[in-house]
Amino acid sequence: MIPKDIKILHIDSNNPLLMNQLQEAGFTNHEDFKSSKEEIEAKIQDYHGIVIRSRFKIDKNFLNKAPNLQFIARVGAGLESIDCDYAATKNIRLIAAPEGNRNAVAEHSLGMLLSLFNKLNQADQEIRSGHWNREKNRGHELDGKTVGIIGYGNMGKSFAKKLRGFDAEVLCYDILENVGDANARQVSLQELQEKADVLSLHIPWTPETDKLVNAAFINAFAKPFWLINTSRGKNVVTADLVEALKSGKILGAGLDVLEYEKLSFETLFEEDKVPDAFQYLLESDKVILSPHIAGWTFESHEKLAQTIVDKIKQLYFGETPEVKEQKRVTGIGGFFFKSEDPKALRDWYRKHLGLDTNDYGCTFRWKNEKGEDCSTQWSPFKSDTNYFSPSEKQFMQNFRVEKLQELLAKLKEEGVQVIGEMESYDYGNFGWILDLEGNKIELWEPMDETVL
Ligand SMILES: NC(=O)c1ccc[n+]([C@@H]2O[C@H](COP(=O)([O-])OP(=O)(O)OC[C@H]3O[C@@H](n4cnc5c(N)ncnc54)[C@H](O)[C@@H]3O)[C@@H](O)[C@H]2O)c1
Ligand SMILES: O=C(O)[C@H](O)COP(=O)(O)O
Repeated sequence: MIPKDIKILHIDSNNPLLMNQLQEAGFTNHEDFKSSKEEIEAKIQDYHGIVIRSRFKIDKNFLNKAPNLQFIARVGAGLESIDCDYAATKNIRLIAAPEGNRNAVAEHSLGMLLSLFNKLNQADQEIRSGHWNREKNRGHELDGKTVGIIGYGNMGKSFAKKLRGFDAEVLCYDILENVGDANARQVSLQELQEKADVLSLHIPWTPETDKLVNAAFINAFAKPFWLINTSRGKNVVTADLVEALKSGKILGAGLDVLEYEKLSFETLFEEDKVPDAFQYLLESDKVILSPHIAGWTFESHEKLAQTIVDKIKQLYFGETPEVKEQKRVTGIGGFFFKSEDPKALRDWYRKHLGLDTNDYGCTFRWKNEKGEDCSTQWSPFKSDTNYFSPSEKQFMQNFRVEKLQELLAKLKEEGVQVIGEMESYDYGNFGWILDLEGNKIELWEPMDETVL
């Protein structure tokens, strides 16, 4: 099929770049932000793709009326409004864009947490009404606390990354195995409930996570804790949360999502009556609320749209032209050399060149072009070290790289001599090769993907 013959229906408004770039790529695009679900169902047979946020549910009935549909693109992360299993039976590809709003969600979660800890919402209100209460608004510090993340996918990982600068222990619990990383240690739910001072939810809304945070779940925590929910409102039983706020088992809650939201997330209530539990939240100074905007930033508006464009293009054209060949070396990771007396040498460099040395040498900290923290290590090694072997040389270089495992495989294919197996530590993955003249090179993939 040529792109012009691929007809895409857009039923929610998005950043204009989405439509513009799909037009430029040659797809035929139609907008219909107003028609009812029934009206859309009446014409969906003409389309190969649909781009939606959350206007209505894409259920079996809808899919049965869409015999030509090849993809559903959701300009967001959660897919609970789509019958994904049924779509799969019809070979319809699902495209979502969590890459587009995960940073926003992480920053929002952190913002809520710090606001709760420092009572910012409360203190602000008091000053505006003429009260200057210092003791009443004494805050808490994240330093030394344990943060438990449930759901360690795009959002959970992004939040954990933001916590790196705090001296907090970060734990994660997920139904998938081996998802923990350098930013969060994966533990059982029981361990998380034993240790956490803060719980942040980053799970999808599924039959298993519906009402997950209920009275029994809350009471299984060993300590009183703070709750952040940016996942879905129905993952928490609000009435049980309120009881826990009253008893002090939950110390405070930051809620971006509410049990009472409608599927489209655009409105809160259809009924006029405010539920009692919600009324409590409205009046509680231990609660911060936001209207489902954790992933709703100016930047995410653009990134979500761009992610969808890239994934649609990828679906039809394979690799998009913008996807560049994987970078190999991204910077100098370190310079290591042999020394007769490493300590004396380190002291010499400290005295004469001002290097801020420690037992390992000196760590130079810098920021890459995205403003992210990076480091380069300078280290003298004892002259009898075998860390540089099989090279007999006096030095070893260390380069920062991307996707080390793939790179090592490619280097092997290219006939480069790889020494040993890749090793993983908290601060990254390491591999070793020899260059043409037998110099040993250490390749370092720092653990945090965005540091690269
Ligand atoms: N508030 C917002 O603006 C906003 C924005 C984006 C996403 N979200 C919500 O965040 C959710 C997560 O998004 P994501 O992109 O990180 O999804 P994801 O699929 O990348 O990660 C979710 C993780 O939760 C795990 N999980 C599923 N069921 C679980 C359970 N019962 N117990 C423990 N772990 C479980 C999965 O294995 C997965 O690792 C979305 O589904 C959406 O509901 C909200
Ligand atoms: O799942 C998501 O990405 C967020 O909850 C945002 O959804 P929305 O774009 O439909 O508001």
